[in-house]
Order: sequence, then structure tokens, then C-alpha cells
Amino acid sequence: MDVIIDFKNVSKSFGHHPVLNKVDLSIPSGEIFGLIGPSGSGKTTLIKIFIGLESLSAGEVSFKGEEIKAIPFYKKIGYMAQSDALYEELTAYENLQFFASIYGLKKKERKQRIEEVMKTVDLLDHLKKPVHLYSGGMKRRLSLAIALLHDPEVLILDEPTVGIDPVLRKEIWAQFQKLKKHGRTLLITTHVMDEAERCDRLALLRDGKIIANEKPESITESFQVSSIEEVFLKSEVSNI
Ligand SMILES: Nc1ncnc2c1ncn2[C@@H]1O[C@H](COP(=O)(O)OP(=O)(O)OP(=O)(O)O)[C@@H](O)[C@H]1O
Repeated sequence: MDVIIDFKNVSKSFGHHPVLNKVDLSIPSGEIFGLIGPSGSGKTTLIKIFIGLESLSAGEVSFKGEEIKAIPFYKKIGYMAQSDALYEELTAYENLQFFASIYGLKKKERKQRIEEVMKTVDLLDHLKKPVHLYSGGMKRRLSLAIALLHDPEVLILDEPTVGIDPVLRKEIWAQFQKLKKHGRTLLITTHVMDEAERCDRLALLRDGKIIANEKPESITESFQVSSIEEVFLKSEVSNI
């Protein structure tokens, strides 16, 4: 397997509070990788370390074999944070134009890409609407559109479908599969267990440690349960 993102022995503390404890995690290229774990287990912190939004206390993180500090890699990464970072007073179109310029998209490409990504998230009819008039789910979808704008190699999506209804969630997952087919790598955190089951591989984080890292069906097998939801519940109860 080709590893695209590699966490080696990564630890992180906030003051005296340890959050990640010697995490080793290799994300294979071209797959949908799910990161699950209870609230506060360190999922967002791990992602933020990769993006460069948090420093690490110990360990190393590499992207395609290069230490992340050493490379200006942000153009290769699409990041959707857990809370939407949008300019509320601007329209969706203006938000997208702004991010397109940050990503360095050429003017000619911008219009086409904006239309493509807004079609993907089913918001094409709402391009000219100011973001403060969007619903929560629409804002989430706009954030996803922004993450997709520059057609990045890797997509880091922190709870991407929160507030999105089941029909649209299904469509968005179909888009994730399509992106994978085109060779993209997706790293997704989720609390939605049926989404976790759709990932190619899943890591289960608990108290800052990876306690499982396998295909969803292998995880259910090794926990001797029939669904990821039960794995989650069992790991909570048994203090593994
Ligand atoms: N900047 C910070 N300063 C201090 N503590 C922090 C900071 N960021 C996160 N933490 C703490 O680190 C722990 C892990 O937080 P993190 O957001 O990584 O969890 P999570 O697994 O993503 O949770 P959730 O599923 O609720 O999003 C929590 O106890 C949180 O309070």
C-alpha cells in the first residue's frame, strides 16, 4: 500500500492535558479513510496537526514521505473544518471567488470550477445568495464545495455531513466515491456509524490512542460484533 500521510509516534498535550499519546497512523493513498472515536478523543487535534493548525509535542508527520514542515503543500489539500469558516455577509459566489484566488486558480478556470463544485453539493441555484441566509446544512455543503474547489489530491473532512439530510448525505457519499475513483485520498472524521461502514479503512481513536485500524468488516470481526456502532459502544464500555 502507498502511504500518503504518515503519523509517527505523535503526541500532543495542551498544558498538562495529554490528548494524543504516541499515535502511529498511516493513511493509504487513494482510499476513503475514516477516523472515529468518542467526543474529545483527539480526532480534530490529529487532523489539525497534519494541516499545520496545531503544533505537535513529539513525533513526526509526513506527506508523501516529506516532513510536513518542509513543504508548501496546502494547494494539494482540501480541508473542511468542523465549524464553517465562511464570510456570512458575502454571497456564496463571492466566498468561492475568494477561496479560488487563495488557491491560485486562474481566472478562466474559476467560473467553471465554481459551477462544478456547487453542482456537486446541489447549491447551484443559491450561488448569489448571501451566506447569512443559508441554513446550517447549506453552509456545511458550501464549506465542502470550497474544500473541493482546487481539486486537491487529499481531502480532509472533519464531520462533513453534520446537519445534512439523509438523501443529500447519500449523494455526497456518491461524490466521495467518485473522487476516490479519480485517485483522490479522503480522510473523514464522523460520528455517523453508517458512514464509518462505508470507509475503506477505519481507525478508532480512544483517549488519544489508536485502538483499531483495519477494514470496517475486520474491526467488527475482531470485536465480535455485527456493526461499527456496536464496536464503538463495546470499546466505550470495556475500556480497551
Ligand atoms: N486549543 C486547545 N486548547 C486546550 N485543549 C484543547 C484544545 N483543542 C482541543 N483541546 C482538548 O483536546 C481534547 C481533544 O479534542 P478534539 O477536538 O481533538 O476531540 P475530537 O475527538 O475531535 O472531539 P469531537 O468528536 O467532539 O469533535 C479535548 O479534551 C479538548 O477539550
